[in-house]
Amino acid sequence: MSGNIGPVDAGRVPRYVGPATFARLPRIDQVGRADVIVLGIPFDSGVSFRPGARFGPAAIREASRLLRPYHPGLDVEPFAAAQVVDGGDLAVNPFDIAAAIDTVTREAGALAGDAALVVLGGDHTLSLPLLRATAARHGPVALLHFDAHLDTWDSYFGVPYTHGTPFRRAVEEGLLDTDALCHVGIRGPLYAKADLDNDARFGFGIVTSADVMRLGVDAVVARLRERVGDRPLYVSVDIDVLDPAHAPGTGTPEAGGMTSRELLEILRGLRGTRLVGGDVMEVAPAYDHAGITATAAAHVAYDLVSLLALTPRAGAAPTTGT
Ligand SMILES: N=C(N)NCCCC(=O)O
Ligand SMILES: [Zn+2]
Ligand SMILES: [Zn+2]
Repeated sequence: MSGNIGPVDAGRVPRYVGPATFARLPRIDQVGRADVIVLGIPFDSGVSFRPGARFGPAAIREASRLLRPYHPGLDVEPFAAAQVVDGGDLAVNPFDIAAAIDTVTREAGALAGDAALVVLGGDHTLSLPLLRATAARHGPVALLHFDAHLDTWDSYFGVPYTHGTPFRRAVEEGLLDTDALCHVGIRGPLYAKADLDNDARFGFGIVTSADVMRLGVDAVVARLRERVGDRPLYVSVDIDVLDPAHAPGTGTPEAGGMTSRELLEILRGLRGTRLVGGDVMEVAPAYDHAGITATAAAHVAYDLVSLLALTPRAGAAPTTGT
């Protein structure tokens, strides 16, 4: 017995009964202690095309009802190895992006305390305040950014805080360790070739979607592990890193993406790195079909939680499989 409070038992209470928390885990107020907090941030005022990611957290929680307690790919029972809770949703201003970012910077950090956050978005603007909160605790972090898009553009309509700009701002603010940054899954048209030059100048490496196909999962994992080493690591997953066939429910879809199998296997390859937090962004359920995208996002979040459950935390005893 781990002493941790786990999900509602699907053998006693059918999966579809009751309000949805992530993986049917307890709410934070029901436990009062957490190693890992799954936190929703319903916000999509930073998008440049199709809106709707504000409904992402609710859709991911619904899809997560089917998750089970043992992760065979990582050989861990994440909810036994760590106290994982659902932290609910942050309430942020939909009419004022700067105010929303301020709220997330303050409240995400305060809520987390010594726990690690896995955030369900919400649009990719949110990764900036989440990285602020992360860097305030760990210093500049390594970043693996899974996305079709660079998200290192400068501004849209003169506005610096959008879902296409968070990682440029994060570099400018000194939140990232610029020796340990990599995008994975990049593809699709850019505004200009200079986008790539700027991106490289900020310190990012790129593993394209085509690289994943040509090199394969194991070689990509080796490259990523070499880049991040044992630095504190943040993993940001924009669900549009997946091909629209695997994730139609998103605001800026691009053809030629990864499969959910490839993404999950790459994440599992990160076992043993020093993950300190992560997010799953850009799920927009209105464009989804049969919950394909929400299901993929729920599994990505489960893998991030599982990796965190395996990562020794300061002040916590090292975790084992059960
Ligand atoms: N972060 C996401 N999903 N998309 C950024 C796309 C920015 C653009 O409209 O060019
Ligand atoms: Zn994207
Ligand atoms: Zn993005």
